[in-house]
Amino acid sequence: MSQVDLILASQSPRRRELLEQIGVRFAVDVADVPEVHQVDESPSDYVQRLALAKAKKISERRSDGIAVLGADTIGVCNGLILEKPTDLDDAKRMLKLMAGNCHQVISAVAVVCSGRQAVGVSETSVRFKETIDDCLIEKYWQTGEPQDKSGSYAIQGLGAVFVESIQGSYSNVVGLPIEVVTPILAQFDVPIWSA
Ligand SMILES: Cc1cn([C@H]2C[C@H](O)[C@@H](COP(=O)(O)OP(=O)(O)OP(=O)(O)O)O2)c(=O)[nH]c1=O
Repeated sequence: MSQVDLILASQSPRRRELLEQIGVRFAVDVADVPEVHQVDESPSDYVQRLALAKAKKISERRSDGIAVLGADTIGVCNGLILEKPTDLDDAKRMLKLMAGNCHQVISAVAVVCSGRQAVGVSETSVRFKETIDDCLIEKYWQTGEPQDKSGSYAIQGLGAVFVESIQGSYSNVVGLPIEVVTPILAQFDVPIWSA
């Protein structure tokens, strides 16, 4: 019997840690999918399309019949989609937009297996503190933490200092909403720690 019940189509160490946390036996096979938002596509539709594309890309090139999970996370603030920063100025733009404001973090999770697929979405509201000055953003940038995070911060890391409150799922902000993942895994008979 295989020791692997799921393939995680993601390069994200956070997604690996969250899957480990709930006791899934998985292997990683990274999907490189271009992340380009289409005009008139809602943020929710956008993350669902990307999560599904990542899962499908890996599923199509495997023949072992193991379920494949893809995910995607973005921020949305004042109607603007916040992805990974391209440079320091981009990170400044995002963090200043979010300061003193609420933004939404939206993650989608998709599982694909033998022609079947399921997709789920989670949305968390995050409120940031009033002010984040340029000097602090520059120091934060130097730590290397914001570069690979949508919205240019990590709630699970140093970026926690920017956060005043959250409403909704914490694991969703980190990149893999456990409350969405577990029922989808159950649909595909992928065991977690309780199984
Ligand atoms: C808002 C926020 C995002 N993130 C991360 C989660 C995701 O890894 C990343 C968003 O980029 P994604 O494109 O969703 O994921 P990824 O490029 O890291 O991995 P892959 O596409 O291979 O699955 O931002 C945090 O770790 N903490 C946070 O607080």
